[in-house]
Amino acid sequence: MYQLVYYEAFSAREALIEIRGLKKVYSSGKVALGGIDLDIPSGISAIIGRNGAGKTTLMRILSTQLLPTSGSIRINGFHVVREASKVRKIVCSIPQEASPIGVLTPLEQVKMYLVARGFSYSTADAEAKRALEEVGLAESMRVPADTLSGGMKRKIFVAMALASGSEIVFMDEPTTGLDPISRYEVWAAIRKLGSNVLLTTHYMEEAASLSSYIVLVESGRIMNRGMLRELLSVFSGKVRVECRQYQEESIEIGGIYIKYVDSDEAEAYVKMGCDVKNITLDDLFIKERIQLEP
Ligand SMILES: Nc1ncnc2c1ncn2[C@@H]1O[C@H](COP(=O)(O)OP(=O)(O)OP(=O)(O)O)[C@@H](O)[C@H]1O
Repeated sequence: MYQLVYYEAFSAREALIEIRGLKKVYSSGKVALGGIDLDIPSGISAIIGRNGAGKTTLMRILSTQLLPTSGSIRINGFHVVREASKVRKIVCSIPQEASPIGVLTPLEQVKMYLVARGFSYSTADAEAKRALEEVGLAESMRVPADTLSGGMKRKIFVAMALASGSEIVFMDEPTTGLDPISRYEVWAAIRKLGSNVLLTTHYMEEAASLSSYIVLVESGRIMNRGMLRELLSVFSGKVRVECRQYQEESIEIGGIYIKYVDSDEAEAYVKMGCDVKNITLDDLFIKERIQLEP
C-alpha cells in the first residue's frame, strides 16, 4: 500500500491565491466543489482532473464570473466576491470555449480587448503588435481569424493575456483539441507570458511541462497538491509495470494489471512479457485508485 505524502512546499504567506472552505452547489443540487482549502503559489500552476471534476467551476469562480455558494478566496489579497472589480483589473481569463471572431484579424481582436480594458488606442495598437509578434503571429496578424489554424487561434488569446500585462492569467484547457505541434507552440507562448498562470488541463504532459505547482482535483475535492518534483518523489526509484496477466498487489484498469516495483525488479517483469514504463503524473491518479481499493 502506498502512502499519500502531502508536501507544503511554500508557506501560506507566499500564496498568490488563498482558497478557504470553497463550496459550489449548482441550482440543480449538483455539488461541483465540496469545500476546498488550497493555497496556490506564484509561477505557473496547473489544475488537473477528469471530466466533471470541477476545474471549470473553480476557474470561473476565481475569475469572478461565477459566485461561490460559500467559502472565501483571496487573490493577491483581494477578496474575489467583495472586491471583484479590483480582482478583474489584475487578472485575465481565457475561457475554455474562447474562439476569435472569424471576420476580425488577430490584431483587431487583441486591440479591441485592450481598449475594453482601458488602454488608449495608440498603446493598444503598439502592445497588440508586440504581443502578436511575441507569440509567433507576426505574419498572420492582419488576416481574418477564420483562415487560421486551431493553434494560431488559441495563440490570439495568449497574445491578449501577454499584451494586457495582467499579473495573473487564468486559462481553462488552453490546448484541448490541438495537434501536438500546435500544442507545443501554445506552450512556448504561455512560457513567454511572464505572468502568474493558472491553467486547467486533461493532459498530464502539459501540466508536467509547463507548471511547477500541480493540483489534482477529483469529484470536487483536492486529491493531491504540491510541487511537481515532490509529488512524484513518492515513486522515487520505482517504475510502473503493466501486465496482461493477474499480478499480486496490482490494480486492474481496462484489462491491464498495473503495479509499482523497484527499478531493479523491472527485468523480471519484462521476462514475463509485461511492459515497464517510467513514472509520469498519470501515476498519481492510478496510485489514488490503489489506495481506494478495499
Ligand atoms: N451550470 C451548471 N449547472 C449544473 N451543474 C453543472 C453546471 N456546470 C457544471 N455542472 C456540473 O458540475 C460538475 C463540475 O463541472 P465542471 O465543468 O466544473 O468540471 P470540469 O472538471 O471542468 O470538467 P471538463 O473537464 O469536462 O470541462 C459536473 O458534474 C458538471 O456536470
